Amino acid sequence: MIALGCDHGGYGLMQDVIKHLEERGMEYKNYGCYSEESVDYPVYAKKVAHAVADGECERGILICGTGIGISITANKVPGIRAALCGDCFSAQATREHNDANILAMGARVTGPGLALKIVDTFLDTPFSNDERHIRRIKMIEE
Ligand SMILES: O=C(CO)[C@H](O)[C@H](O)[C@H](O)COP(=O)(O)O
Repeated sequence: MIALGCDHGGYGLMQDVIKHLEERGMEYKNYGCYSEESVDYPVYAKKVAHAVADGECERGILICGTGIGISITANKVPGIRAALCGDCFSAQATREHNDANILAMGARVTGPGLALKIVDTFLDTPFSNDERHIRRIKMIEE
């Protein structure tokens, strides 16, 4: 189950992501927002971060205008490793190296074609399970 959250700046791109997940037959839970009316991104970042940290959802996708505010907020929740990605190399590396559990993107920065490829890379790349990366993730947690 993928937890989804966005603010008004990310709403349009999130509709593309939802359609894409449906085409892939993936289950998701949409924590809002549900329109382009102006809202506050911390509300949605917090909902998605807790859904992932509590184990209700395996991974999350958060979108705001830049991806910055929504990822800063999500990373305040213990157990969350939210990665702001604007390219596929970063999406792959953050799964392999950081075992990132939330993907953040900026709808005012990254176009829909690239964004969907970033989503696929993030969802399809497993954690490397390499000892050095496990050690570093433990250091983050501590
Ligand atoms: O948090 C952000 C900036 O890092 C996001 O891009 C927000 O979506 C943005 O701040 C919203 O801006 P707006 O002027 O209220 O549309």
